[in-house]
Amino acid sequence: MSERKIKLQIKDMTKKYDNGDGVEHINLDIYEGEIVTFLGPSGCGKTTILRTIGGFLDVTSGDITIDGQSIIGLPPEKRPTAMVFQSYNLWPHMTIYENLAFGLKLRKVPKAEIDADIKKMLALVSMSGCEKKYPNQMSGGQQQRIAIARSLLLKPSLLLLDEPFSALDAKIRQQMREELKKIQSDLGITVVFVTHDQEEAMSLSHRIVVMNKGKFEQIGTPTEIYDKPATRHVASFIGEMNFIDKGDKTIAVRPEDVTVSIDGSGDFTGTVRTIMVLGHYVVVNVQHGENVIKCFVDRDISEKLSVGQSVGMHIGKHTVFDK
Ligand SMILES: Nc1ncnc2c1ncn2[C@@H]1O[C@H](COP(=O)(O)OP(=O)(O)OP(=O)(O)O)[C@@H](O)[C@H]1O
Repeated sequence: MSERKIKLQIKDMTKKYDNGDGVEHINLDIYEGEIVTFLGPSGCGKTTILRTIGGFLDVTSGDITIDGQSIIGLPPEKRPTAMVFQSYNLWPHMTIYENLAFGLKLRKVPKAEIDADIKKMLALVSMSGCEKKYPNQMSGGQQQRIAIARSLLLKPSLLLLDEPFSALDAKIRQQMREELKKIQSDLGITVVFVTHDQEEAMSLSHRIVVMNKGKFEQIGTPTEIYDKPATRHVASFIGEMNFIDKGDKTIAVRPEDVTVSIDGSGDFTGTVRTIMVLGHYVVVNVQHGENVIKCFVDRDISEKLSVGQSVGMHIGKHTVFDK
């Protein structure tokens, strides 16, 4: 692989609030052109890290560098970063043009250049021609596109996004993910994204940092994290997972990696508890001792199954954890 340039480096960073909460000894390198997502349950420290990068929080100790330069101590506006929040934070009394032009005017960019940049950026976020509108004349998804456009106009070295799509409904959220991915690859910009939505993290990211209680549990590509979860928490937090007791070990296997056998052969046996047809596949729950094992089964096999029947289960790809 060609040598990749490190864009952001977090070095042994600790941020403790007065009450003792926060994050400790965080180390992470993010490469140029990457989308890296911090994923974890509420309160695990995702936003704390993002805010220390953006300059909205001071670190307690450690260092953060962008392109090799420490940014510790710089206020947000002096950092080469731009942050987009969950609430779009557009100014309601200004038109979209004025909202977008504001930061560029402060930087004394000539008007002709501002006009051209805004036109180009609105096209990029699929919002051409809305310059004269006010934010309240737009939907949530449109306002968030404008907020992203406003950040990108300042040509940040690093774009920081804090749950930017969580206020939007499911369909728009999916569309926004695709658009963000396209914008990111068109501009080659580096993006740090925060979410508690595992599907969003899986679909958007080059790498995911899975967090729990202020610590990193695993850093990897979506496929690595899905196929080889490093801890039980990662295994249960991402996707659907069965945990099957076997002696002093627990076997973690995804429903799509269990094959049900009608002749009773396989690694485990059990009794069919429920059969649910969900379109092109069927969810079959099988009771095995204390455990209920969820299996995704093809329609043709499920038609041969009935509740109460004894079956076997072959375990495909799986991970073993100590109990
Ligand atoms: N200003 C603050 N003062 C004291 N404690 C705080 C402060 N902000 C956050 N915390 C605590 O620090 C921990 C991490 O919070 P943080 O907001 O980073 O989590 P998060 O993963 O982003 O959660 P969410 O998804 O709910 O925003 C939590 O226990 C939280 O209660």
